[in-house]
Amino acid sequence: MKGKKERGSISQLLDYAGERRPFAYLGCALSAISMLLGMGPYICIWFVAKELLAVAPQWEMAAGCTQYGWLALLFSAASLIVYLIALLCTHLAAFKTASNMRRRSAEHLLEVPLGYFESHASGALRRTIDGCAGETETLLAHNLPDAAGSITLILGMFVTFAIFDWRLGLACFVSIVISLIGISMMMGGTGAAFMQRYEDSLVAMNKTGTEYVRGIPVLKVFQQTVFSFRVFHESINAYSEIAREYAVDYCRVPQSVAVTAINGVVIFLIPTVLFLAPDEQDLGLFLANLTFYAVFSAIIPTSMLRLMFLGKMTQMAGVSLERVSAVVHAPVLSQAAHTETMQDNGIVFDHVSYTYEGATNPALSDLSFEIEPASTVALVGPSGGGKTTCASLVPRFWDPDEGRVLVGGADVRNLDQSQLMDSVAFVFQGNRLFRTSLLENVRAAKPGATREEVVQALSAARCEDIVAKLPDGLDTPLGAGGAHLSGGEIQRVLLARAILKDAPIVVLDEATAFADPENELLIQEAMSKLAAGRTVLMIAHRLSTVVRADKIIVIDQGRVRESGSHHELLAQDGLYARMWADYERAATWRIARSSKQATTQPVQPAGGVA
Ligand SMILES: Nc1ncnc2c1ncn2[C@@H]1O[C@H](COP(=O)(O)OP(=O)(O)OP(=O)(O)O)[C@@H](O)[C@H]1O
Repeated sequence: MKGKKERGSISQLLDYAGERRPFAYLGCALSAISMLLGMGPYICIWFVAKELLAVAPQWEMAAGCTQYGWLALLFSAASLIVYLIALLCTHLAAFKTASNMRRRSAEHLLEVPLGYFESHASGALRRTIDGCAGETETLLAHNLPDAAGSITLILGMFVTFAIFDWRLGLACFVSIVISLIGISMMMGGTGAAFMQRYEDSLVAMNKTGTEYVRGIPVLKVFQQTVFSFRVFHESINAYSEIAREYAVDYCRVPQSVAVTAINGVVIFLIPTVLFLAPDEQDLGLFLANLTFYAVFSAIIPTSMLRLMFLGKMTQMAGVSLERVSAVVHAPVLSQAAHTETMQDNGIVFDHVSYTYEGATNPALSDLSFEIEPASTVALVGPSGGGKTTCASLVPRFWDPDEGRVLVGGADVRNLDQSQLMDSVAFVFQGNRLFRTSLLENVRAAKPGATREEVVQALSAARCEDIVAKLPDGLDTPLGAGGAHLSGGEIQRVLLARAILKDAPIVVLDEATAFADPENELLIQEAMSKLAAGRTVLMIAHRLSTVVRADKIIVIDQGRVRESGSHHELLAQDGLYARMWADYERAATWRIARSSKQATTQPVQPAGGVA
């Protein structure tokens, strides 16, 4: 009934139960005992029927009936109590298994490179960690002990063959055999493949659903309907189609199993009785046996359905286990056996090449440049040129395919991860604020920081106006349900966070592109404070911010095209000079427009500076 793979899944699942694994076995054993005890009342019914038929019609002579009645009650109560204890045991194992699955995947996610989160959507990860782990709970807590009980019932049937009438027993058993064939068909290739598709579509819907909810503000701005969010809509359709298949195609087998099991007594037992009765010598005993099997056959459908659910849940749990295993075994950042220490605060890219998984063209090709300690280097270039990828290699979002990234003279792969993280502050546009107070948001960079230190950092990042306008100042909660900050204000709070961290190296994605002029000025001042005395690698989106950089590196198609100071690059009259000319033209256009001399020239520089 259960294939090797399914047994493997349950056994693997129980690995997560740790020291509570024996509880799962104990629960199954108790459930089997409960089923045996549950057969007691049926045997009592047989004795009662036998006695009544023997004394009929002087019913008052059936003195033992009351005794059997009490005995039946005792068996039922004992069966129920043992079953409850069995469930308690399996629940203990199931909860531990699910919580360990969640804990281990969440812990492992702390070990994977940051780039893992770029390629794994948060919706899909949430579904895997929470949903998949939860799905295994029902299997271990209910389906497994119930299946142990059902198997005991099947074995118990053979015992009844010997005690009562094997011919009537066999008639009941036929419905069990037919049900078992149906269940094994369901658990075969098509059933397993169906469960895989079902789980895939659920994960896809969760992933696209999360993205959809995040994108609602954009949809509203552009007056789009749900249909415009094609991917989410398609994933809903795919899920609906699978749900339809489930109802129409997949449920056919379980329904046949249920119908066969439920109607087994009518389909097989009654014809057998009609066939055998005419030749029976001891009609009283025959009728008592018939009473036993007629009543006993009532528990067969429940048991068969329980076995069927085990099959279904094992398949689901198998798929869930695979998903959780994929997270738990995701490659972690390699850690050198012998770590190096940083000698200074410089950064060197040494012939670095990197291609994203599945991409055909490299994002970076043989890229080399150096950032002197305490200097500021700006990366500029056309959109998609490789600036973000380049900056992402410093905190080891990914490791280069070829070449090395050195921080303080040491290959980042040989640096202790915590030393690297302590030495470098990262301000990326993706760094969002937490839904907590402004104080705690800044303090995230240095958990032990005093209130005074946070105030100083906010003041250095020119956030005084933000603190002043918030109703509870530093203690005002931010985000949904709390105060809302503009993009430029968020950028300043993130800079305050980096200032508080006080790391000697700063990697930042400059985000003034959409800030209003007043915010932009404050951000510039905050960035100057942050850059003072530190090594800064900055992804520049506006050429106005790079003019003061010690060195500008122009990256295009993953390669360094030009490098030098602003004036040196202008003198070279190359890509940077063209980008600068475009930038100046755009700035002039804005001035012209603001003095109501609108022209038809484009707003964005033609070079598409990112
Ligand atoms: N997670 C990813 N998976 C696959 N390819 C990626 C990924 N991120 C970026 N790329 C590709 O790598 C190349 C470099 O992208 P990158 O984001 O580094 O450029 P950029 O210069 O920072 O662009 P922008 O200024 O528009 O942000 C591009 O071709 C981009 O499509």
